[in-house]
Amino acid sequence: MAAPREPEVIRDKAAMRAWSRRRRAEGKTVAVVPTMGYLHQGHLSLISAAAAAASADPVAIVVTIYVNPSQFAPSEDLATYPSDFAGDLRKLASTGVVDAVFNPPDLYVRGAGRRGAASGGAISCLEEAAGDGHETWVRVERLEKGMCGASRPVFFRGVATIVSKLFNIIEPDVAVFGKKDYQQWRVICRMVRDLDFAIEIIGSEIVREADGLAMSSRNVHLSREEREKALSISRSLVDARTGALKGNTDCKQIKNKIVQTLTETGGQVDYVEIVEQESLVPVEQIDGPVVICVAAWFGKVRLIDNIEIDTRS
Ligand SMILES: Nc1ncnc2c1ncn2[C@@H]1O[C@H](COP(=O)(O)OP(=O)(O)OP(=O)(O)O)[C@@H](O)[C@H]1O
Ligand SMILES: CC(C)(CO)[C@@H](O)C(=O)[O-]
Ligand code: BAL
Repeated sequence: MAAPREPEVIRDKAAMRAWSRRRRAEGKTVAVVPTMGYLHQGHLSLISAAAAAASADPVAIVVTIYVNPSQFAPSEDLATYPSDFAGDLRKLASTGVVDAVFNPPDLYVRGAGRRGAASGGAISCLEEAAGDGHETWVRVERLEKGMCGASRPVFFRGVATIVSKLFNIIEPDVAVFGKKDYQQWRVICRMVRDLDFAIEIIGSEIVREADGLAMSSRNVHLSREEREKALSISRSLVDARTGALKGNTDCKQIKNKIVQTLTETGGQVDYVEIVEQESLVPVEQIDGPVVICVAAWFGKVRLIDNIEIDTRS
């Protein structure tokens, strides 16, 4: 393990771009790990993946910490999203491999004549253009539909747009995303392909607590009882995978079983879908590479998780 090292904290986008260009001029590969902070081992695993990025050149690693308002609908949890910048910095320093933290106060141009998120008609927590503010959006039109896109109507528009902005500011060679947010990872891959970003996207495996719960910043909001009940998500996914590998490949049956398990343990199911891994098209039978994706509420916390299955391997 590398010795602890304080990363440089950068808050200004011009300074960030200049920093990145300097690293490139020094012959370094620039890798970025976008996050919303309140870091945990899942995030740190993305940093390890960035450090291990296949490159002949030394890697300079930037972690971004920015809670992006435009990916939250006004009814969602922007206001209560957890944060601990000092704690995040300690964790990042302890890795010894992070060179910079990009933590801008705001990344949007706010126009005159703002329409506040709280006022009628706003669809996201960004104060959107009633005047000359931000009005440009990146949309990955098919992949953003369904699953998280169905219940979080502005989520992928906000994610694709902020990630594009981060890519334009940092100009990285490599970017790492977690497969915990499976649909998000696929949306970003498609966006990078379609818009010719010269960036390698790495999808990094889900990191779990010892009892199987997928690590997530929002887990901090679970009560002890809710956390115990939420273990039914990972357990039902593992059971479904075990069953599929033994030949129980009917998706309707598998989904019904997961919904039943989650409901019986006190969860409120948002969706359970079995989709082809790259296209995210729903399948009826598991006979190739698929992923079972789940979103469910435990108390006031909406959790997502998934498991990849390939019955051919
Ligand atoms: N358990 C995990 N394993 C691997 N990657 C993860 C894990 N949790 C989050 N990530 C990844 O970290 C990146 C930043 O995610 P984010 O900061 O939103 O954290 P989070 O834990 O997913 O928070 P939340 O789901 O509560 O918003 C994303 O690419 C996400 O997929
Ligand atoms: C990719 C991301 C940093 C964009 O705000 C966010 O959606 C997240 O943390 O997964
Ligand atoms: N990890 C995804 C960020 C969000 O839920 O808004």
